[in-house]
Amino acid sequence: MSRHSVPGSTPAITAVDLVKTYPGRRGKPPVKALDGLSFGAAAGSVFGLLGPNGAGKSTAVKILSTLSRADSGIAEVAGIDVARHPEKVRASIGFVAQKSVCDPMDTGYENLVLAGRLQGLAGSEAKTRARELLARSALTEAKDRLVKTYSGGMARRLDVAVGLVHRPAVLFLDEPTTGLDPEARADMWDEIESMASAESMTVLLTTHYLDEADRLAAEVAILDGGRILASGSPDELKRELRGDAVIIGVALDADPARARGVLERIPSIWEVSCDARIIRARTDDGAAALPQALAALDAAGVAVASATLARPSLDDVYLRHTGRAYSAADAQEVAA
Ligand SMILES: Nc1ncnc2c1ncn2[C@@H]1O[C@H](COP(=O)(O)OP(=O)(O)OP(=O)(O)O)[C@@H](O)[C@H]1O
Repeated sequence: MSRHSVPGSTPAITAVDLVKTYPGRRGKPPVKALDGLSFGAAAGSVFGLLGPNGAGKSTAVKILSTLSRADSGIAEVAGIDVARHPEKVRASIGFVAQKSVCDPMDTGYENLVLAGRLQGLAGSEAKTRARELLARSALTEAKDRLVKTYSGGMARRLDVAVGLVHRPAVLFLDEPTTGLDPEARADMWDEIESMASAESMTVLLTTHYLDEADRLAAEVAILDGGRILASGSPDELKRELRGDAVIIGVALDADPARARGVLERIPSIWEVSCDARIIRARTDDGAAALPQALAALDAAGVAVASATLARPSLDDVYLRHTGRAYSAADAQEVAA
């Protein structure tokens, strides 16, 4: 099965109208983290729950993995109601949190054997499973080294292996590549792809990297303000946006608002938006519109630093559904 192919139709995860409000801290008003969240993830697929910081992804994962309870709504994982049978759900899932659960003063092998024993595997079974997972995670050579000597990427791959030790039907991966360098991110992507098919399980991946979801997930849901704004396969979502994306970076001494105004006056260009010094717009025929846009900016005295034509990305999908650029929403929440 290719990474984008649509898997079987049985949902392995179902969320219906989940609501969760946190009490306000230090006199602040309560925060509605989930505001009627509904989605379904098909069995055997990688499902990407994406959204900027603060969108509600971690809250959703905590509820689905029984670490927290929703105020209302229904959630089922592997066909089991999470509120009614949390212990059964826990036996069917693996959870890889953002923070590592591995002991840095033990070796990778020792960590995996211990995790297997804690999950109820017999000694020999835990050792066999540990070796199998180390091989799958490209950690065999490092198996007898203390985890504190591992690189960030190796430690993260070990965390994922620990989450898989009891062969869960559903694996939750919370922001698996946050903090990794590009090479380690790419390795982790390969790792997630190969284990999802080798272990034939459902993976719910939360991420604030849209490119990560695009690469790995058969289906994605874009979460913002505790609600799903759009869902479908990445290709389906991008196909809804016809034409090309025009992306223009204005020079440091140029006025982005003026550039935006110039582009808005060109009839073949629409949905013009501005995020810092980057102007994004859409057009039916990028090859014709880009020279036209550059000529108009030049005539208006706006200096351009970069100009790109691109097929629509999930960034454009996000912009279409929220009216604001994804990078701006992410940065805004981090700064808040
Ligand atoms: N324990 C808590 N008490 C109060 N507010 C909280 C709590 N946990 C989360 N929130 C708030 O709920 C909202 C959703 O947070 P959540 O962590 O679920 O989002 P997220 O999409 O996972 O973000 P991130 O990527 O930063 O983890 C945010 O406004 C956050 O500040």
